[in-house]
Amino acid sequence: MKVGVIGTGYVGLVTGACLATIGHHVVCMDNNTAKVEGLRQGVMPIYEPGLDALVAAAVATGQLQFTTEMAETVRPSDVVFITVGTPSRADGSPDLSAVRAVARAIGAHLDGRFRVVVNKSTVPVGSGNWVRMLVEDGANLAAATAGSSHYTGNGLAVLSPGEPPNFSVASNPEFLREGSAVWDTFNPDRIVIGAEDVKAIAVMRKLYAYWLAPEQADREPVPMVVTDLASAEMIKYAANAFLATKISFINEIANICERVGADVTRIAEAIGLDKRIGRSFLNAGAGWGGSCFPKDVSALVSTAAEYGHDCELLKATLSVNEHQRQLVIEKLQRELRILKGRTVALWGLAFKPHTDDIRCAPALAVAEHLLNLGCRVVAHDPVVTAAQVQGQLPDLQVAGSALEAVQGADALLVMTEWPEYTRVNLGVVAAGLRQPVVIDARNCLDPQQVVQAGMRYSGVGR
Ligand SMILES: NC(=O)C1=CN([C@@H]2O[C@H](COP(=O)(O)OP(=O)(O)OC[C@H]3O[C@@H](n4cnc5c(N)ncnc54)[C@H](O)[C@@H]3O)[C@@H](O)[C@H]2O)C=CC1
Ligand SMILES: O=C(O)[C@H]1O[C@H](OP(=O)(O)OP(=O)(O)OC[C@H]2O[C@@H](n3ccc(=O)[nH]c3=O)[C@H](O)[C@@H]2O)[C@H](O)[C@@H](O)[C@@H]1O
Repeated sequence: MKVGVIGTGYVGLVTGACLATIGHHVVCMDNNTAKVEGLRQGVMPIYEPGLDALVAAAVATGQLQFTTEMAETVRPSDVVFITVGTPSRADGSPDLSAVRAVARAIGAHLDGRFRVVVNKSTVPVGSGNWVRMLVEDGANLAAATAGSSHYTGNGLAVLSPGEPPNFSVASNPEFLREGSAVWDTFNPDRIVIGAEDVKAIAVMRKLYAYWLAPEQADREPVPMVVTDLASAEMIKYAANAFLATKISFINEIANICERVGADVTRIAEAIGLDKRIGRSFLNAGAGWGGSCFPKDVSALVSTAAEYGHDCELLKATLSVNEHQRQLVIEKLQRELRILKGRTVALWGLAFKPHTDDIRCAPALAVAEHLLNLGCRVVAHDPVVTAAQVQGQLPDLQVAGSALEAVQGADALLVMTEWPEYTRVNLGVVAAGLRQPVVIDARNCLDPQQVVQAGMRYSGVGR
């Protein structure tokens, strides 16, 4: 099938590359000219394991193309995905301006041929109907313009005035995780389609046939949930809010563990064996960050408030998470007493391992707090570069290696559980530190080994 993807970020690029890999013809569009130019030359705009090879192979076979032109994306496509960002505004509600602009622009390029406009961006419940209206507005405006100028091939619609655009809107929420986005896309737990039109559902079934009806005997069909637009949009928020709440729950338990002398990692292991609970998302630590959990939980609280509902549980989820970052500072304060004038080595800037994404990274929030308290912070991350953090935290120093960061520091603070940090020679770390203090905000180091290397260890809830 022919697929257009608008917004070539974490979701759009991964979706486009994976759909191209299984044989669809995909055009990925972005209004960031530098990004598109880079992609055409084989430069990845993000760090995502396995993505570069996938993109290169799909480009080489001609299955995947990049453009800045809306017409080149919409015109040839049977399915047009919206995958632009929906970041939080100051009041917690999502900024939908990119979705609005894109939906209207898609409308301007529709003609009489049937297309499905699929929204994959995370948008508040009820937005599907709003997207449909915007696409219609775009189509009507373009038709009116073209009508008055007797359509001259200027890239606007080829609809006659009064002729309705032939499209249907579907919602297809995305559940990939950064750092394992390619794997997640090829191995989803479910595919959710929100649509109220059988024709659109049939198109989506065909698009996802690779997953729904696998030809290879060793692959199980992926369950597909077909529902109405609003429910599909709500499924996305409910999933993220549940996962965020699960982490805040274990962090709450961790904080009790610290007081009563229990070890939260053993608690997580044991309760996780209960199939009704499950072990995943029970890692206590400095709390969740990233471009989605903070934004989506806040957006759900904000949507509920619009309808007069006060989300007590989700507000607690948010405040427990905020507290976890403060906890890291308190632990350092307990160890070093005075923070002003101290040097802190901080390992890990990305919001989680295997990504270069620093959006809402707990590490940056903690680093900023420490800088404000008068510390010198020397950070290291295997993939996040100094240039990435400079705009946000100009005083943050970035070392070339994990061991370089600890030289002369008063404490080591581990904020992201990159696997390489668990393999570092702890004897060398101890020799480099001015004071033998290790705060492991991700519980990723072995406490015994840290102590054996002559350092004091403080984890979260253990
Ligand atoms: N990052 C993730 O892991 C996941 C994100 N989502 C959701 O997917 C959506 C996209 O997220 P990301 O891919 O992380 O965002 P992103 O910020 O990485 O990418 C968005 C892209 O859209 C482009 N863009 C913005 N306005 C445009 C316009 N008018 N025309 C064309 N391109 C435009 C930007 O230049 C950027 O390349 C968000 O709603 C997010 O909540 C959902 C699941 C996972
Ligand atoms: O909507 C989204 O954007 C995505 O948000 C999350 O994916 P992501 O944010 O990429 O990463 P996660 O692995 O979920 O981690 C999120 C945060 O929670 C933290 N976390 C995760 C697990 C855990 O046990 N403890 C914990 O503190 C991580 O360190 C990270 O800061 C969801 O897992 C995806 O399903 C969803 O598609």
